[in-house]
Amino acid sequence: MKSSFDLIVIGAGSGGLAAAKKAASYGASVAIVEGDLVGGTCVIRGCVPKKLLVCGSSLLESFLSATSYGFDFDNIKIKSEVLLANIRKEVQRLNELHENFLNKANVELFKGWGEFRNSNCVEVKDRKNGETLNELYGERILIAVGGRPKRPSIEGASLGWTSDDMFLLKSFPKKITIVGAGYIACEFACILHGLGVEVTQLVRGDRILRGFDFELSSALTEAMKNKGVNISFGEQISSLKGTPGSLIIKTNAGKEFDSNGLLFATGREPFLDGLKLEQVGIEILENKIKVDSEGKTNISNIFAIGDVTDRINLTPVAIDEGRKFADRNYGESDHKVNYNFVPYAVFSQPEIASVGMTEEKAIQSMGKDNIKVYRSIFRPLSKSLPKTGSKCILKLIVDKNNNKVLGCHMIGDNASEIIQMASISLMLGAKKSDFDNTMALHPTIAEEFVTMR
Ligand SMILES: Cc1cc2nc3c(=O)[nH]c(=O)nc-3n(C[C@H](O)[C@H](O)[C@H](O)COP(=O)(O)OP(=O)(O)OC[C@H]3O[C@@H](n4cnc5c(N)ncnc54)[C@H](O)[C@@H]3O)c2cc1C
Ligand SMILES: NC(=O)c1ccc[n+]([C@@H]2O[C@H](COP(=O)([O-])OP(=O)(O)OC[C@H]3O[C@@H](n4cnc5c(N)ncnc54)[C@H](O)[C@@H]3O)[C@@H](O)[C@H]2O)c1
Repeated sequence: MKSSFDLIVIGAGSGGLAAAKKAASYGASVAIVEGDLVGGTCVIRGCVPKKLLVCGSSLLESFLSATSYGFDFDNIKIKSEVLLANIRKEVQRLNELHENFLNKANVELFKGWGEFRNSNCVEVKDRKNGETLNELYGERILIAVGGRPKRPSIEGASLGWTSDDMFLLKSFPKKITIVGAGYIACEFACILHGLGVEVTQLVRGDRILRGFDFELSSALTEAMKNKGVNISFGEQISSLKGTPGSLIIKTNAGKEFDSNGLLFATGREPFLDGLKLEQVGIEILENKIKVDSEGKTNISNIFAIGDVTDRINLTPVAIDEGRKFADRNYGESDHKVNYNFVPYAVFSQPEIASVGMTEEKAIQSMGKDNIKVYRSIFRPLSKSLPKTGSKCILKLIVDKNNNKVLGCHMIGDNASEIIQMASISLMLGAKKSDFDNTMALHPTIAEEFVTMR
């Protein structure tokens, strides 16, 4: 087996896979090292299985409104063990698919955990017994090891689950407590509620989804509460006791209650353990690998991309960073990643999606008098027969001085699909008049973006 390569990639997740395949397509000899399943967070324990859970869970609302369309359902039941088992099968299929893609791309996969010996040598280790499985030499090394969930340091924290654990459960519990107010907390609160779980969400601050448009996050809070998610603000967990399946939760406000499970959705951190970065003197800043605008670390032949650099922790960003790294170092282009107008979506029910500046951010950076906010709030046609369900809010933030659209935000059905397309217009520098001059497509939700006056 070959042991010398032009490039060694550590981590076969979104960024690492993209970089390895692209570099190999330029003729570089590439090795990729992966300690867990090929596919990384997104495919194995993130975006993909999460979205499949969203698809399953959101059927509840359709079933509930189906009677107003004349359907008659008796005895709707969800067997979460069936859903989880089917998702695991799909993840297994995708894992094999990604291994095949590597093979076809001529990238050599080394299974085991990467550890630096020096700036050109990575040892591949079996972490169970410490055995060295391979010793690889590379002209360049790319660190793409991603991140992993963080738990708060409170008594009994190990009794709680993280998002990684949620995908490994055999079935979902009857009652769950979710700690956090970010993406994972809100997405799982909605998923689990839709799958019949009684959900309590503990939020230490006074709002969910900090950083997203306040009007939209408030609308999501209201929609989640109306559905029956019990969201408690200004409340923090102080201890966790009991046994798996039967937990006693105490909060800083002195409340005590029981729950069959607890999910810590309290953020993620770069996965640096065991890499032995100190062997090569790679600079770490606040627990993340410090890189320049080309992904280069302080060691000239070592690069880092994706969540391990903790910039914008999203799959498309990691993929773009990986591909551009390969283009710059093995191809002919010197393009850099464009971090402007990255679209964001929270796959809550209803969905929130966003591109560009929020109203709060625009006011903060330009002043209230220099922007104009257009909004449309309405009940979508699909909800007119059921007469229930949350309203849609669509917002455009416009620079009054040049009429440019600075931000485009939405809560409602298919928000992520709609904002993905809107992000093209913002990237091209569209003005409000361009939106106005665009013919509407009727009857749709998205047409409101081109008819707001
Ligand atoms: C629950 C959840 C839902 C998410 N949903 C979305 C979403 O809807 N949309 C979105 O854009 N993003 C989403 N994300 C974020 C997205 O998954 C990450 O931003 C993305 O996977 C980062 O890619 P990466 O290549 O940096 O790292 P990863 O995909 O995490 O890959 C890193 C890989 O490196 C491996 N590794 C680590 N250390 C070593 C080592 N020493 N040796 C060998 N291998 C190693 C790991 O096992 C892993 O396979 C979600 C994340 C989570 C947790
Ligand atoms: N749809 C998507 O694109 C998507 C979905 C899931 C995750 N992600 C990515 O993964 C990252 C991690 O997601 P996340 O939801 O874990 O993180 P997050 O940073 O979005 O949210 C973390 C939340 O935990 C809270 N928190 C932190 N420490 C706490 C403590 N000790 N007690 C109580 N609350 C505490 C924070 O206030 C915040 O509300 C995201 O930032 C995002 O980059 C993206």
